[in-house]
Amino acid sequence: MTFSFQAAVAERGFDVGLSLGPTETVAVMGPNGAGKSTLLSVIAGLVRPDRGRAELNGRTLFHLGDGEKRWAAPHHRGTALLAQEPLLFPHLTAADNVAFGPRSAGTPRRQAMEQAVRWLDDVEAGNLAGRRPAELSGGQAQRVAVARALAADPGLLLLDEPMAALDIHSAPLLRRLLKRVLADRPAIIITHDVLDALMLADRVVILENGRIAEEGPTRQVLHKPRSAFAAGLAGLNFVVGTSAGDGILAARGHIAGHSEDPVPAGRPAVAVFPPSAVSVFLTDAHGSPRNSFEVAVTDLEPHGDQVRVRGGGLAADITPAALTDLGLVPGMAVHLVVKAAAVSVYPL
Ligand SMILES: Nc1ncnc2c1ncn2[C@@H]1O[C@H](COP(=O)(O)OP(=O)(O)OP(=O)(O)O)[C@@H](O)[C@H]1O
Repeated sequence: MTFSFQAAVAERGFDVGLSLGPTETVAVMGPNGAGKSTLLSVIAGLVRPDRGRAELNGRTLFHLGDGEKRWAAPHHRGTALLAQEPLLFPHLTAADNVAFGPRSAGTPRRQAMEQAVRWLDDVEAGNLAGRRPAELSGGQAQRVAVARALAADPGLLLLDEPMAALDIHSAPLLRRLLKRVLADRPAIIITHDVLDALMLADRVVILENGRIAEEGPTRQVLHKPRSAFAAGLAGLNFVVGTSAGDGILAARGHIAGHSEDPVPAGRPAVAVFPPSAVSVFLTDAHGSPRNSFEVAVTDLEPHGDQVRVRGGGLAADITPAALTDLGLVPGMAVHLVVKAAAVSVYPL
């Protein structure tokens, strides 16, 4: 294992354990305030946990508690943090910014500059070597920041939403660059974009309330989410309950579904179904086996060439024609109906 980490920060309700293999990229996702930035800050040495232990390539980053008080300074950790904003030194040229890390590590100036130019070429910014940050676009500055992070030869790359501050034209180039850069080195990337998790990461970790809510290969987590957050990313309806008969017993009553493997009764389980499988009726629809939920419409929003109807914490996709026929407006009482065959049930 290249990187192992376990830390608790009581003040922030943060308690997370994580490990990474030699070339593994993990995407960290979760709602605002879940603890994503705290995770990177503790690893980078910017926030000191109450207790915990982390090792990178056999070196201890910190070991606190159990009578230990070991704490390596940020610049001795072998980690590089790439933030949302490039945070380049404004008075230095792009090349000097990139050369800064190797220079600090004792590399002679000429050699450090040669390395810097190589890294800038590598991120398609070789022609920008002589410019200062004020003369760079957001996308160019972020590419220079990537070169600077890589020039320090970090054992672990930490990326805090690197695409967030970029416009839609600059983001694709940086995404392609990161895909190449992350392929052969361990990295942790915070992202709100499910596409980035799919494209850049081997695995996704979902944080909720300072804890890991679920983790696994990105496709698997999106296909079979076990947290409300991951279900939201995958665009699926997600109802928690306990397994009962051929479905689950939830706060809204029994939901009939099907499961690949039988789930013993009384176990925490979820019912998951896509909005495209949900129909909207003005009166209760009978006939079985199907589920009907009476809800008040809260939102109507465009979703591709469909309209997404939300109510009671559930979503249904209908055509604009159906919306007009039904005369739907927010506040109206409707029945959301989904066939049992479209509802997946699995244990939590
Ligand atoms: N400097 C701080 N001092 C005390 N508590 C903090 C500090 N920064 C963040 N917190 C708290 O720690 C928790 C985790 O916050 P953190 O910034 O790590 O979340 P996040 O997942 O990165 O959120 P976001 O997506 O909004 O950036 C939150 O409850 C937050 O209020």
